[in-house]
Amino acid sequence: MNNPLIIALDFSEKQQVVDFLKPFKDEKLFLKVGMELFYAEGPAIVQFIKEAGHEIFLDLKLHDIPNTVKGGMKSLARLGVDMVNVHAAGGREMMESALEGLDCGIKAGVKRPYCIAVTQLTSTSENQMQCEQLIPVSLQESVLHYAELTKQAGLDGVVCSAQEAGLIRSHFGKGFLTVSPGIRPGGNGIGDQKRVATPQFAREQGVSAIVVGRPITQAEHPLESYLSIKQEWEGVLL
Ligand SMILES: O=c1ccn([C@@H]2O[C@H](COP(=O)(O)O)[C@@H](O)[C@H]2O)c(=O)[nH]1
Repeated sequence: MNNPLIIALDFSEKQQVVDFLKPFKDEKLFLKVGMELFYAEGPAIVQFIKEAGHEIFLDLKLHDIPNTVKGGMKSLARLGVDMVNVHAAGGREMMESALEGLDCGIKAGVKRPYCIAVTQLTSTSENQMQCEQLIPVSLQESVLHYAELTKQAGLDGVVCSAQEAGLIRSHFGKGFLTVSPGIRPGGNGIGDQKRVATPQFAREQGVSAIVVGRPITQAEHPLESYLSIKQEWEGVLL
């Protein structure tokens, strides 16, 4: 994986995607389709984005009993996306089943999509984790524990904030992917996110890929915002 900037397409219908992509006609993008868009438009939206030549992270965060997740991944594998995910809280057996499902579902000769696991959502603070999930350790310890479980299950990496990415990289090496949402250029417009970081900080921590939604999709000029965040992420001197 070549350190992509993944744009989160948190839209409710295809037409919004079509309008959003118009200024990006010269860019080959890595796009994230999440629950809102996929539940509204179904597999057709994946097909549409693929035909436009972009890579896709299908962010449905599967979390269910192992047999159900295996079946779900078998179906998702047929869509030909580049990355899928589960919640690490589902456990090691569930994550192993996710991989089995993907292996069953992919077409012959096609590369299996990257499969990664969410550790602690970037909208979760340490206080929330300890008081609501009753996890009596630090947030970093919890994220590291879930990363260890994910690694044991054979997945390709984790979703974590850039604040934990350096720790994970020091334990598991750069071959284990760290995909980080909660990116806020200049630290602005945090919204519901709790563990945020700038693109520059993410790069310095060795993050494998950043996920950026509202700072691009809600910007007055999305293409300009994308290019500016990409420059900071790639360390291009302005
Ligand atoms: O821990 C997580 C896991 C997934 N996300 C997703 O990333 C984007 C972030 O969007 P912003 O608008 O840049 O906040 C969004 O689609 C989330 O579902 C995450 O934020 N944190």
